[in-house]
Amino acid sequence: MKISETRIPAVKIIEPRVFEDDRGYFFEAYRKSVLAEAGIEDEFIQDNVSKSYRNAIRGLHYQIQNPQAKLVQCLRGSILDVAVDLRQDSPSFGNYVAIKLSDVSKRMLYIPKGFAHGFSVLSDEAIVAYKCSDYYNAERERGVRWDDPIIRINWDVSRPILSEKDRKLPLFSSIKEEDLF
Ligand SMILES: Cc1cn([C@H]2C[C@H](O)[C@@H](COP(=O)(O)OP(=O)(O)O[C@H]3O[C@@H](C)C(=O)[C@@H](O)[C@H]3O)O2)c(=O)[nH]c1=O
Repeated sequence: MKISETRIPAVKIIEPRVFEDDRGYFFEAYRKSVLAEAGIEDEFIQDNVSKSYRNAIRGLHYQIQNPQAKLVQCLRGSILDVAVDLRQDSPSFGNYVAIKLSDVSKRMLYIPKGFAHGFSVLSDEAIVAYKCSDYYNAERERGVRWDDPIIRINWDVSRPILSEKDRKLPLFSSIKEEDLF
């Protein structure tokens, strides 16, 4: 398992060691001690799985009061996984990291607390699994618009499919200070 930093150092790429043989493949998807050596010490207490179709965009989402660190992998297909820095004292506040995750590369993305998360689907369908360091709480859920003109994410999809909820998310510039980190 190899862990490396992205252009926002707190967001990390995890590349598992994959063992292939005539039966198929095997890899360790989570190993607490290796992540801890790289400074990732969150306790993951909820696992989520979603399936989405080509051009779907989910996000950008985060939680206040009990923020969630996330460890994201794509078990089928490929996605562009995006993390936006919402930490007001960070030199990369408002910047984002976008990393392609797929069932071929098997790489994962670690997104700490203080970030909004979203992804677009680049394959016919994608199954995404992610660990969260706190429980989902609908009242504390917040979001930022996928097409925010300040953040300017290139999602690499043609005609995005979004949920009703995600279409109505606020713009980055209108997020109240208490809803940031
Ligand atoms: C996220 C979540 C949703 N739900 C329910 C609420 C809703 O009825 C249904 C679908 O929820 P959503 O439309 O919010 O699902 P989705 O848009 O996939 O939301 C997820 O997006 C990605 C990008 C994230 O980072 C996640 O934290 C989460 O916000 O599932 C739960 O019961 N538990 C959960 O943890």
